[in-house]
Amino acid sequence: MKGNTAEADAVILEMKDVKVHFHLDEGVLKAVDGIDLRIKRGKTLGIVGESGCGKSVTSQALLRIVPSPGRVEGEIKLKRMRPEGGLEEVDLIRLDPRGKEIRDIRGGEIAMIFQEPMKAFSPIHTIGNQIMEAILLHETDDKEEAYRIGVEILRKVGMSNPEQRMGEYPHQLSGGMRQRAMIAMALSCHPSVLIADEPTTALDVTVQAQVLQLINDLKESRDTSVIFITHDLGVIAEMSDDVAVMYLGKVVEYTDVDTLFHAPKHPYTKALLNSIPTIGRGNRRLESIEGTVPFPMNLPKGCGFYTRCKHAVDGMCNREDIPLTEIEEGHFVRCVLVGGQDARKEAVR
Ligand SMILES: Nc1ncnc2c1ncn2[C@@H]1O[C@H](COP(=O)(O)OP(=O)(O)OP(=O)(O)O)[C@@H](O)[C@H]1O
Repeated sequence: MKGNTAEADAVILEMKDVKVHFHLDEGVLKAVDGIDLRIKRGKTLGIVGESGCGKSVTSQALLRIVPSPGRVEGEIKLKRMRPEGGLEEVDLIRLDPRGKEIRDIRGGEIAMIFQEPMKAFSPIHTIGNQIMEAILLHETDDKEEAYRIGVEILRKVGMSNPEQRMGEYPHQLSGGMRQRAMIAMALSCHPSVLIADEPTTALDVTVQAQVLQLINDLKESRDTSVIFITHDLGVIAEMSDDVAVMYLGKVVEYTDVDTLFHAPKHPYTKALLNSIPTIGRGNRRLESIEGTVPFPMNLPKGCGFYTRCKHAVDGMCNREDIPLTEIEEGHFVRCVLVGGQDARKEAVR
């Protein structure tokens, strides 16, 4: 991906040709297959796509927690502050996934929240102990100070009676409160990047809106970059500055949120948008597009969306792998039928 210098300066995390392949007895499962993404400082990158397209494995790659037998390739460059001041760039893929450096980054510079907060918490320790443990690992050695920071952060995420909450166990909190506690734990170490993987899917609509608002407020007040993973385009519209649409382990369209909703180019993006009757009202969940996502193993050459695409052209779309191409400044599309990639672009108008 190209880009001007001012924009490049604001990029805090960049993924280049990242692949996550699972080498199974049956063959190679290409969960993530060469993605390029940029995360800008203080901005939210939304990643959207149907189930199985590789959203969660992408976030596992960022944290270097891809389970065996997954292999990660490519570059994931993170800009981080040196202890002595100034920025340094570190390639997360070159780090030992069990080493000290990545452990410092995980929960330090990069934190994650996900759908089920019970997974983030141990059921046998209090919320306070667990938040303090994270703070003691990354922020301070002083227990009293860690307690104070813990109370403060619970207050910030909107928990009533934070001192009392510190002494409670995860099962004593409601779903929405547990979600807030997980956000508090993730934010306690001032991450520069917050990965949110479907963090509100299990919550009712009102609590969902409050949690989304909380993430937006924290992003703005702390200049945190957010990677927001969801299959819900309504949430994408509300949360994102830039959006990457994923299909079968690849980014098929990447642009700013307004362009995505007002001038989408990839047939898959258009199909996703057409599958929600009205954005901003009613059931915002994606309805399924005709056909199913192929299993990402032993795939033929060409566009992954070929079998479901209304505009597919035999001999053109299924001939060779299609590159992600910048069709206008900052707008990238992986389709031979779109914007300058081929004379047949009229076909998808
Ligand atoms: N540990 C694993 N071993 C083998 N295959 C895996 C593993 N984890 C994920 N996959 C496969 O990788 C592909 C991408 O999965 P991923 O969970 O990233 O999809 P997703 O877009 O996050 O889906 P969802 O929205 O349902 O969470 C899927 O085909 C999945 O079956």
